[in-house]
Amino acid sequence: RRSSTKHGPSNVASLPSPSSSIAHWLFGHELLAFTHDATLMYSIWARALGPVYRIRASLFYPDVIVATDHAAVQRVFARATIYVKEPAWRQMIENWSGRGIVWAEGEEHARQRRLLTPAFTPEIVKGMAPDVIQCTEELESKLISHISQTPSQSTTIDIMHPVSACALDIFGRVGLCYDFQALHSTVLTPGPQPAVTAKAQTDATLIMGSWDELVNASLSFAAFVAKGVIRAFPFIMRLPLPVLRQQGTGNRVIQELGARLLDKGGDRKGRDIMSILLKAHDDSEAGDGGGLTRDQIIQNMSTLLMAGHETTAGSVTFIMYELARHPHVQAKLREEIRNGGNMTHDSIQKLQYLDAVIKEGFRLHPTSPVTERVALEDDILPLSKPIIGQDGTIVENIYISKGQAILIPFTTLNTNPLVWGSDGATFRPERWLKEGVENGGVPQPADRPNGWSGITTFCNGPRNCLGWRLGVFETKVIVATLVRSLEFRTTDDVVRTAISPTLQPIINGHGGIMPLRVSLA
Ligand code: HEM
Repeated sequence: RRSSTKHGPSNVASLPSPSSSIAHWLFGHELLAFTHDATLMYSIWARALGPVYRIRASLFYPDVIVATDHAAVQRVFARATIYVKEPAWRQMIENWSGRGIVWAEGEEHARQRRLLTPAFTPEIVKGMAPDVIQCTEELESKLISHISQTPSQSTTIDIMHPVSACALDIFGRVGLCYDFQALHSTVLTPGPQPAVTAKAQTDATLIMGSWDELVNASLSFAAFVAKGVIRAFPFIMRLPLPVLRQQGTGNRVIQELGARLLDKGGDRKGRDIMSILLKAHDDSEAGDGGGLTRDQIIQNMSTLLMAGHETTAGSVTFIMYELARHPHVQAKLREEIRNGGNMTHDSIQKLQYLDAVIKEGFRLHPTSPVTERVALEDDILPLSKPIIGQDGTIVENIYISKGQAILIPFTTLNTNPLVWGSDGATFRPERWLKEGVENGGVPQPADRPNGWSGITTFCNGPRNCLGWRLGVFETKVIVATLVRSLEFRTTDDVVRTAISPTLQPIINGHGGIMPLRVSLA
């Protein structure tokens, strides 16, 4: 970082910062963020220091700006070609999900985005509804039959794995026109899924097993250090070490499956995402005809699975957890759903309390809880309101230089008490039924951050979530279907949270499990 930018002297150093006495000498303030629940420290610091501050980074990397000011955040979201994902991290994205739209930057991103967008229109998502509802009813039947077989008609299950299996089955059908049968092989008892013998392995067990491994490996201190090392010493990623280019199992399985399905051709029904992408297929190897090459279609199927599967499953899981913690909300929701008639795409949209519950869940538990960007050039970040710098100066704009890292904690924006009111961090769906914090409602639209429903859960701008419409619909269907026939209560387990790599519930140090007490409603 330089102390002057092409727009004027950099004032990043004058931004407020947490006390250096709580910064680790080697890992800075980032160690505290890592050792506490998901985004907790970012929210605590925002309350103490204001909407924009800087933290000391690991391994002597320059200070990172943490931005929650609406104007500054909007600028970063909107200028997606200047504020890009950490370049050294791109190899990891490629390892886990291929060279698809999440990996792409600049013009290549804009091109892929244009070609993928037709797969997520309102009409296309409506056409996916029967598959979404059918997969979810299979989940409902599995849970009902499991509970009916227990002597007390009530038992503790891990809700996260079956919901994740259901989301995988949905993606299989709407994405690939393929039946993963993931739910079939999912064990409901709380705790890690049992190991599967090589003979019993399926695409679904491989994808879900490798995700479990990634979640728990990313929780470790070693993973925290590795992330800092890659950022501070990016040349490492260019070393010719095979381990740095090792393809994740989930990525490999889905790419092999995509290739097999494309080779088979013929019987595609035409409405699934891969068929829609095939319409944008470009026969030229290099893709210079403007469309997607066969390889890009396959890479994007993996990308879409990785971006959409566990984010949706995690959203449902945290909403079920909130419903278990708030039995009166659960009962009110059940009544609305039972009075709402048969579940169809259109009937779901009419359920207002369900809509409020889902929005409140997405607000409090964004399953991709932070995003990080690096500036490719000098820029000026505007602020909605001036802040007082550490040296007493008034800061109206932040002059940043090329290479500056910026972290945006979505949860902090979504729960800011100065915007959402003093109960901003509390689960209270009723707030979505009216406007105006003073009336107990949501803030007026102009006071909320930019993004879907005035929250940042799906990001915003040219890189906002491409699959939000499908994700919201799936979440509504799964929550409504489970709540209509089952009752959920909490257990005595202490639920912690971590970003690993998406928002995870942590029980006794193990990630990706959510035990809930379930009985027939
Ligand atoms: C319902 C839960 C979901 C949540 C909370 C969520 C959240 C997000 C967020 C925050 C981003 C931006 C990440 C960043 O730039 O740092 C994103 C991007 C993306 N999401 Fe989602 N997502 C969800 C579901 C889905 C689904 C169901 C799909 C598709 C099947 C999907 C596909 C994508 C894609 C392709 C991107 C990259 C867009 C781009 O870079 O242009 N997501 N999502």
